[in-house]
Amino acid sequence: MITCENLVKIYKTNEIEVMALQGLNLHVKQGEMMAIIGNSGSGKSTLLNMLGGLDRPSAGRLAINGIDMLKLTDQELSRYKRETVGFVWQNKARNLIPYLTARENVEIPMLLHDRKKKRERAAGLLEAVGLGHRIHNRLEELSGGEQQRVAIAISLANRPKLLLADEPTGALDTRTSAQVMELLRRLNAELGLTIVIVTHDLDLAKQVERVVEIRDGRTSSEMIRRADEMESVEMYAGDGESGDTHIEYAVMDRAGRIQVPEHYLEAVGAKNADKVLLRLEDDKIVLLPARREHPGEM
Ligand SMILES: Nc1ncnc2c1ncn2[C@@H]1O[C@H](COP(=O)(O)OP(=O)(O)OP(=O)(O)O)[C@@H](O)[C@H]1O
Repeated sequence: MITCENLVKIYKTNEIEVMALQGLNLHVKQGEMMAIIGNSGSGKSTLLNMLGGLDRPSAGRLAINGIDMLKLTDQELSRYKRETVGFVWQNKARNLIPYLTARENVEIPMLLHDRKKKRERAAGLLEAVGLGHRIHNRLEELSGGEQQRVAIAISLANRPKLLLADEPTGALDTRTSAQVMELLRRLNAELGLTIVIVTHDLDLAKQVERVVEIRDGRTSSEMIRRADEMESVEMYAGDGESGDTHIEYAVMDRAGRIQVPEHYLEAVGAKNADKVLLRLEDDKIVLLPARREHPGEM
């Protein structure tokens, strides 16, 4: 569904250039529900904007649902935004109009011309997100969780193939956010909708099978939910990982480059080192701080 290869995004402001994506690789399968995490400034929103067709990549390859996103004309890009992709934002002002009813809100983005069909479909979508009893309520009369469910109904208005959710539960309490996540899971299972969720919250992210971490505009690690057949891998999962729901892998690019997690480097005293010693031991690759081997050189 999504293929990002070596994706680069450079923002130019005055004389300054910011490289928000620095050769990012990501593959998302059709029908997958996955999460992207990363610190503030790591490039999550930039990536989401590229996936949503809200902005264009500077270089690299981005194909979504068979569409080459770097080759689209402005007209084709608008069509992509209307027909292929749906958005759910944390910021309600971006999704909803408070003085309109739930149903009117859902009708706004619909491409259907027939008013009756529009109404029926809006009511059907609200029903699908568990708000059949709230269709005539104004948005401002609904709770935060209900409003976010209306936002999800809106995002489905034009039958998108890909749903992009930016901190979809950011403004909600734990219980309500669990309900919203449950709804997304159901839509994923029942409609086969591909869902990409961006969040700061690792616990929330771990509610899905696969979590990809972005660091400095690149994918750095990937967490995949544990399964019994992964027993052999668990041997290498390392300290502190036991009892965890996911196994963390470092992402390796075609040239064999990986980003070693900061806390691993810190643990062996190699955080600020500019080189490390690599050694092949039986079937393992061991990484050692350089100074242990060559104290005289440090
Ligand atoms: N329109 C823009 N113009 C210039 N620089 C930008 C623009 N948008 C983002 N950046 C820069 O690109 C980098 C990545 O930003 P981005 O918003 O994608 O990060 P993020 O991971 O979504 O952060 P947050 O979690 O805080 O939203 C940052 O250094 C940011 O300052």
